[in-house]
Amino acid sequence: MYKVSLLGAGSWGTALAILLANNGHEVTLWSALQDEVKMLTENREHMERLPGIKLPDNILVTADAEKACCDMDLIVFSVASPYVRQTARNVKKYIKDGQIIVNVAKGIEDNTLLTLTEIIKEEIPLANIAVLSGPSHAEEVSKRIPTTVVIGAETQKTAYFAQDIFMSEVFRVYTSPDMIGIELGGSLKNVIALAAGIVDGLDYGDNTKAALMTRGIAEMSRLGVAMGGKMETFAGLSGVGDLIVTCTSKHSRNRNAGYLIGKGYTMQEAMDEVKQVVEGVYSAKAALALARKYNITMPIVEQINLVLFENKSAKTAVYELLLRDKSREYSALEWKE
Ligand SMILES: NC(=O)c1ccc[n+]([C@@H]2O[C@H](COP(=O)([O-])OP(=O)(O)OC[C@H]3O[C@@H](n4cnc5c(N)ncnc54)[C@H](O)[C@@H]3O)[C@@H](O)[C@H]2O)c1
Ligand SMILES: O=P(O)(O)OC[C@H](O)CO
Repeated sequence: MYKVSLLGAGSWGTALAILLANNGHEVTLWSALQDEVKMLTENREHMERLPGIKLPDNILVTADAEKACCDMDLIVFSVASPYVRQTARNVKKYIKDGQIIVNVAKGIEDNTLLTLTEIIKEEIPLANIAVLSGPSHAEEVSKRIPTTVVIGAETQKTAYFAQDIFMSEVFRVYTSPDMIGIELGGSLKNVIALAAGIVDGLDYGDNTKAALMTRGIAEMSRLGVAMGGKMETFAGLSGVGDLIVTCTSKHSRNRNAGYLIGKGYTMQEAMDEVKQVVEGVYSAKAALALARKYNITMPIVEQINLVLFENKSAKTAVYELLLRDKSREYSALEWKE
């Protein structure tokens, strides 16, 4: 059994801490938020995020970053994306060379267009960084509902080590060398899920939603492949798998925020109502900037940016998507004559 810590004790950090503790590991759960540490320590439960789910005894909750980072076999980064760089900077002094760090957050940094593992690598260059992603709502993982994810790492040895630590009879973990494909899938699907929520909020039907998800994965994979990701990854758990769960689940913060926007809320009102982190809002501008940088057509991402940041009506955005210039489904497919 191993010593594992999680930096970030929101829904996902707490659910994974419970999973890892149930796997028999010695788990430390750290948060920068004093109130969160107090609540978890006093109640042994994250009352706001995962009410009714108790922390097993083998989880130590702490606000002490040194305690959470020294002498660990594996460290999980589970803070929301806007806090990844600052957290990496704050803990760097406690991290040993070669330390395995598994990022589980999903996002792209606005100003640098870096993925989250790239940010951690920039801040802690001598760490050994991996990523875990896939269709996995914390509410279900914390209740031991069967879930599958994928871990991406630079070396097979690291991926297999992390796989062994996370894998259980209710949490199946695959491995992959395609870190960039995994991270882009996990980040871009949040932007598409906002759009899926919007069409639900507008009371459109299943046809509209299926169209949006299918054209969404086409956009995600076009950009992802241009950035070095593999097409197979976008057809896998961290691509279409995560897109499906996020666009359809009652648990999805991105879908729920989109739903409210479809009902007429502004972006800020929707975020305030959802309360938890809505990562798609943070990744939307970066996704558009990447599309422009790599010269990739991403019409859904373009329209979402206009709705979120320029007060465009959601209904107009849908009709503009439908009335775009005529095109083929896949430009790579040619007729014989
Ligand atoms: N919740 C899920 O089901 C789920 C599943 C897979 C991946 N994720 C990803 O995991 C990440 C975290 O999501 P979450 O659901 O746990 O979010 P959350 O809103 O529940 O929690 C975010 C956590 O970030 C930390 N945090 C907040 N402010 C901070 C600060 N100033 N400095 C340092 N840390 C701070 C806190 O521990 C906080 O609880 C996101 O990128 C999300 O996309 C979430
Ligand atoms: O609740 P969401 O929309 O942030 O999605 C959470 C996870 O990314 C689902 O895999």
